[in-house]
Amino acid sequence: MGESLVQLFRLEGFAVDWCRTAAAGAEALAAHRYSAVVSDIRLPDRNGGDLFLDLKETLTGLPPFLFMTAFGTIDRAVELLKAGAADYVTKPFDVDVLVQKVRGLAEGYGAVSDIGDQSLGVSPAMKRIAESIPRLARHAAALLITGESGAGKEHVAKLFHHHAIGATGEFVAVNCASIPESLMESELFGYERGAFTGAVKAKRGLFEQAHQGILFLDEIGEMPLSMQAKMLRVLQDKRLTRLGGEKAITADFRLVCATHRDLRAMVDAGQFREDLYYRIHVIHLRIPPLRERPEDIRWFVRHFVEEFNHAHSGERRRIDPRTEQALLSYAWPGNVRELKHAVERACILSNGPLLGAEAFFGGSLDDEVGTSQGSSESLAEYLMACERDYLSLILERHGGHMTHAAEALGITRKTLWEKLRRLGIKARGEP
Ligand SMILES: Nc1ncnc2c1ncn2[C@@H]1O[C@H](COP(=O)(O)OP(=O)(O)OP(=O)(O)O)[C@@H](O)[C@H]1O
Repeated sequence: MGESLVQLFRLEGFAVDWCRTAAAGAEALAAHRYSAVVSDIRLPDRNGGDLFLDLKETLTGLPPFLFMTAFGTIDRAVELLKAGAADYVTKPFDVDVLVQKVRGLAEGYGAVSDIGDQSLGVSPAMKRIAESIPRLARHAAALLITGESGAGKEHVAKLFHHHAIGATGEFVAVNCASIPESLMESELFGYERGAFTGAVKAKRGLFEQAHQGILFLDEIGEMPLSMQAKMLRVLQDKRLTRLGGEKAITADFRLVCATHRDLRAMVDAGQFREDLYYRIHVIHLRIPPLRERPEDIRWFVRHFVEEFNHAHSGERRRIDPRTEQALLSYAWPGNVRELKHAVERACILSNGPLLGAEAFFGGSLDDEVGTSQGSSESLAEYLMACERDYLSLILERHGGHMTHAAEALGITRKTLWEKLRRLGIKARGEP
């Protein structure tokens, strides 16, 4: 049934992954973002319902689950609905009804998930960071986030704000590099009317605005030394006086600083105050550049394509698997920001729903992968090209060993052999 359902959903325009065991399903759900899951209750290695209940505990943002039940397992399906499953169908079912239900679930899920989604990626490094945030938000008074430009430092800071219990206040973001030194003090501390020429009315400073909330100081390494000393005092006293003012104003906020610079080296070079360094360095999160976590590239591509589809309701853009492969081998010097813009551009420029190489690179991958692609390509040709690439990849992964590759693919050795012959792929040892 799996094979025909996969074909059916593909023809209906869905991008589908077929997992043949509960273990494979759990792995795929941890590694990719899906809009919906269709699962049998009886899986070869485990009960599908138990798998769902476990995943609910361990994964954030679990997509809606629709169960397929046989007559004898309806009670179980009803129990699962009570536990949070989205829907079920009883075998034998009408495929149109199934497609309709899955489409409804996927669209509904897209509408409520996403930007409020709290996952940061699927790489072990980002998962560790995502897991640590709720705990840090409860306990850490200050957080230092380092990483290259565009790696997602501000995104992590916002997540911290989201979780910070008691942070009923605002998230106030300041880029220290963008405020001229002469204006920094008045921006941060605020001023009273008449404090200086042009101060025609009083203004609350950013420290004050962040009271009971989070102050995010981006590019903290660019803060002038004189300002660092003044800021340290505010952090210690939790009070400040506006420029030209006398009254002490309470400014009690939690501080998140970010930088792409090596603050320790700046301290050693006398460019950054050591006492402030220790104050903000209580907890340090390093966001690795995208090239160090290639698993996240595929995840982000799909995430941003989904975001585009969601923002432009009715659009069904999806990524060509061969293009995805090419995106994995690019270094992304501008990190997540660059990737996000590349996906948005590709979604806008692409004529059809399938995002091919030309939308990203202005050319085609045909020469590189040696497969046919073009507007005249039929669905069957396209699917064959995907199958050919995938089988070649799995064979390569198993050193050309047919039995091992067939096992990994969940098909018999004979079926694999037939597929290879049909697709013109040479197995090991063949002339
Ligand atoms: N986990 C994520 N999920 C969704 N979008 C993300 C994620 N991480 C980063 N982004 C997006 O990537 C872009 C760059 O991220 P962000 O501004 O957080 O990077 P940064 O490290 O603070 O960059 P800079 O140092 O240049 O200020 C933003 O548009 C942000 O929304």
